[in-house]
Amino acid sequence: MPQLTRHPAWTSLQEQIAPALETPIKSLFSDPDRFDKYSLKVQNILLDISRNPINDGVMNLLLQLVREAGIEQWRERMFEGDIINSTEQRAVLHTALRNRSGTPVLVRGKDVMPVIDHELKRIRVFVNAVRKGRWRGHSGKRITDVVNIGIGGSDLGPRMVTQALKPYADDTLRVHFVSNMDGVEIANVLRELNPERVLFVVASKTFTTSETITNAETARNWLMASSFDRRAVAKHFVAVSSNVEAVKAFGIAPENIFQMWDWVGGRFSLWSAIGLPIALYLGFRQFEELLQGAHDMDLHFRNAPLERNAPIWMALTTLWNSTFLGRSSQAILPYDWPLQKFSAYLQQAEMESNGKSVDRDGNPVPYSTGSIIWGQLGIDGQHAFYQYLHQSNTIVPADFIGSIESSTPVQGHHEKLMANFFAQTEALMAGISADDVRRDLTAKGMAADEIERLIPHKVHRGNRPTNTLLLDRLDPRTLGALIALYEHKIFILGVIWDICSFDQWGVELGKTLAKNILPELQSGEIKPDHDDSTRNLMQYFVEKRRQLHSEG
Ligand SMILES: O=P(O)(O)OC[C@H]1O[C@H](O)[C@H](O)[C@@H](O)[C@@H]1O
Repeated sequence: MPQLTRHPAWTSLQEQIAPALETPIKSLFSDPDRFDKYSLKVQNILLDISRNPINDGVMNLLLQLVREAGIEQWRERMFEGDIINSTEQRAVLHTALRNRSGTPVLVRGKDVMPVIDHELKRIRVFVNAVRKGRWRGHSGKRITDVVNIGIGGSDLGPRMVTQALKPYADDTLRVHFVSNMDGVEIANVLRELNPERVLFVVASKTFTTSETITNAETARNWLMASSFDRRAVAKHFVAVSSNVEAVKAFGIAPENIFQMWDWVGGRFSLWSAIGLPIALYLGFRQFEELLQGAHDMDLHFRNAPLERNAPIWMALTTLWNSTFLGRSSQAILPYDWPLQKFSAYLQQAEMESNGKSVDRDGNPVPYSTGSIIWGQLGIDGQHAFYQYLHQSNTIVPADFIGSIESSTPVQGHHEKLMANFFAQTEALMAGISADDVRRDLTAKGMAADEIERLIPHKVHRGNRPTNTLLLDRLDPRTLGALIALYEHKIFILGVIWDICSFDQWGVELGKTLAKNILPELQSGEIKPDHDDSTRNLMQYFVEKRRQLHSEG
């Protein structure tokens, strides 16, 4: 029997499901202390979880459950460098990458802090050299553009953070990102650039990822086409990888390789040299601020009592809404324009980590694990999918993220934006009843029969759970804390569900099949051993392509 269902709190929580579904969330506010009890301030983030279908009894049981799952022991094991990624036999140490406290972190008896500090120093020196114009292109021109070539964890973090912190960047460098195998993306990026002034950062932990290697080769060919001198690669290419041999084989000099380690998961790696584009774009000091913010959140997670611990709260609200109440998706809705990529970032972090169906010992788990994470900027979403959030039969718990101060204040905008922010969470919880609709429409002078016809369409049943995260402002330190908050939430959920959150075997099968299919597409000889649909589609592709080519 899987761990989770063996805990006494699991059984007690089962009995709380029906009452929770029947009790309107707004009725829980008959407790005048509810907001104080269910909100807390950590770093520059106010977290409010009071608008969830969780009463004090349920909260106590959830806290009991997370204790019974051994969160305190697992947390220490993670921070202390124990081998908790059991299927790959690795430590999980993104927290060590931002460890600013000077304490050692041992992996298999060896302190990893000296190598981390050494690499951070290399990043600082390199970033300063590029930004100050001491590192120049092969022809002696200053670097003006940085292109990060990577995918998944080697793309989403730096892409999200550079956009989120754009207001903190100066004009020293522009950054671009290429992740997709579709040549359209790299072609679009290269079209705008001058090869004499570009620095490519090839970011790949394994340095075997086909999308990244293909794009890196295209970039190298593009550079060679203008320079004709192989030595140019040394001034225009650096790499971030844990596979030094493969990077060298690609032609990048060892001194241009920034290291990462097998104990950093790709989706948790922006704190390592994978964050190089962030440091190049914002300057090293701002990168350090980001690390500091994450470290501050680590300290909170590690030291605050579970009863008032932000990552624990985030995990427990998701656990209750998903595993117990069956709400399988979660929307991430930032009201900060710079957080445009935040939900895409969290999608990988959370879904790749917790989209599992067996426990650590390989036994099937009989409950749902990771949620479907999706979302986009809230204010745009209001004009697209909020109809579904307010009135569909599917309840989607949502995290609303906004700031008290805009990072780019423009007269007359921010209060209007935030009025929507507050209105939406209020509406999602409170809804509007038939009586209230009737009263409103009557006051507007509408005919009684018309009112009755419209009422069912205008009623909002409400009772839709939300978390609110209100930041002082989206600065590097606060963003670091915000990302770390979600990282720990993901970790806690994995512990409770008793799954291994740090592998991603589920992405391998498709990759292997693509490798087999490629030569068939190239040769046009489709093998008979595919299923009928795949074989016919591939055959159609090959033949139609031939025909389109011959038509010119
Ligand atoms: O950094 P890389 O080794 O190139 O990996 C890039 C990405 O691809 C893999 O398929 C995994 O799904 C991701 O976890 C990883 O971040």
